Order: sequence, then C-alpha cells, then structure tokens
Amino acid sequence: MEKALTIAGSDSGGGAGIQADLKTFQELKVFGMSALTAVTAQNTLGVQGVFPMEAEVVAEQIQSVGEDIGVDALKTGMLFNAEIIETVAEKIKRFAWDKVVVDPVMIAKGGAPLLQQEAVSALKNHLLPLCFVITPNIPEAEVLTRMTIHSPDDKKEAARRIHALGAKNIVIKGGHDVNTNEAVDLLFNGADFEFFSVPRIETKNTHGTGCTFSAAITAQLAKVYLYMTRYL
Ligand SMILES: Nc1ncnc2c1ncn2[C@@H]1O[C@H](COP(=O)(O)OP(=O)(O)O)[C@@H](O)[C@H]1O
Ligand SMILES: Cc1ncc(COP(=O)(O)O)c(N)n1
Repeated sequence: MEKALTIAGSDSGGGAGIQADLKTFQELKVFGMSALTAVTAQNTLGVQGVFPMEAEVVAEQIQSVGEDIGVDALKTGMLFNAEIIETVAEKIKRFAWDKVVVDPVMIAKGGAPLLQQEAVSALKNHLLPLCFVITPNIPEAEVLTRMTIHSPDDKKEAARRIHALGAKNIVIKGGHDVNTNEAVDLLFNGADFEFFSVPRIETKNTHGTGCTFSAAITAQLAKVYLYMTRYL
C-alpha cells in the first residue's frame, strides 16, 4: 500500500487540517501518516485557539516516519511560523522527497490567521522551490504574488509568478471566485495552462475544501511514477 504523509495542523472540528487529510487518504486507499504542526480549537463558528508545536517536535515526527515507514508523497497544510517551515524544508531535502504538495494555508475561512505574516517569505524562499504542486486559493495566490486576481488572465499571470518562485506545478483554486456560477481552477505546469470548471455548489459550508483537495492530489501522486521529466 502506498504511504502518504500530511504535515499540518489539527482541526478539533474534523473538517479541515490533518483530520480532513487522513480521511481523504483513507478514501483514496493510501496509508495515511501525520506530523502535527499545531493544535487548533475549531468548530463550525470559527477558530477559538491556536497552539503551535515546537519546531523540534515537528522535526522528530517527520524523522520517525521517514527513517522507518517511508513516504511516497507528502503534503503540507498549516505550518504557522518560519521556524516550522524551515524545519519541514530541511527534512524534505534530507530525505530527497520529490512528490511534495504544498497547500499554502494562510487564513481560515472564518478569518483566523493560520500562518504568521512574517513567515510568508520563508514559505516562498524555503518551501516553494521544493514543491511539485502548490495549491493556493485566490487570496493566498494574491499574497504570494502581491497582485490582485479578478480575471482568468490574472490567474494565469499569478501562476506564472508562482512558477518563477520555484513551484513546478501550480493550481490556483477558484472556490473564492464567488461572482461566477462555476468554480474554476487553473493548472499551470510551466508550459501549458488548463482550466477545470465545475458548477458552483451554493453553500457556505466549504470549510476544509482546500485541505481535502490537496490531500487527494497527494494520495493520487503517491500511487504514480513521476516519469515526465519535464515536470521534475
Ligand atoms: N462552492 C463550490 N462549488 C464547487 N466547487 C468548489 C466550491 N468551493 C470550492 N470548490 C472547489 O474546491 C476546491 C478547493 O478550493 P477553495 O475552496 O478555493 O480552497 P480553500 O479551502 O483553500 O479556500 C477547488 O477545486 C474549488 O474549485
Ligand atoms: C488546522 C487547519 N488547517 C487548515 C485550515 C484551512 O481550512 P479552510 O480554509 O477550509 O478553513 C483550517 N481551518 N484549520
């Protein structure tokens, strides 16, 4: 059975974070493992508390999993601060993991910060160059690129800029594009653009959509051989 690791925060409410990731891994029939970066107290009303782990605690969890069980693919979610980001980047390099999915979690849907502002540059400098796929939502893509995104062309330009930061494949998710009746995601692999669109489901209950999406990509990556050198 292929093995997937999530390096992310715990959501006590079970909708996002490692809980969403592990449920998705299980659904897609890969063996799920976790390295916890923070404990959050959350429910359907919002985030009531955030308690980050020491970077050393994150490092030890990744080390334990990496040196014994093995990792076919991994994703990162909430990383909270620069120290944790740098620790995660070091471990990815140390184990030479290549199927790395980065969900650059910044702010919970309720508005609570899940990444310190000063950690954005650590994310850009240390983690983006190591990732095979990055899955920002529109506000996260705006922070990473320092541009505003309104149109499909803006999404393309943002994807180009994120590619220039070192990410190999970029998916800009369209969940926050609430003025359309479709949810349109854009994939850019450094050469080609592809739009994926589905009818928008009219609901406010979208907590955890991004975590589930990036965990699904991770699970599927765990099962495939990366043979297309253009993507590597
Ligand atoms: N209301 C919706 N209807 C259909 N698909 C959605 C809806 N909201 C989000 N999605 C899809 O869910 C995935 C996660 O996107 P998004 O919600 O933007 O991420 P995040 O949780 O990081 O903000 C994307 O594939 C997006 O297109
Ligand atoms: C621990 C944790 N990780 C990630 C998210 C983001 O999920 P969303 O953007 O869907 O609220 C979250 N709310 N909590």
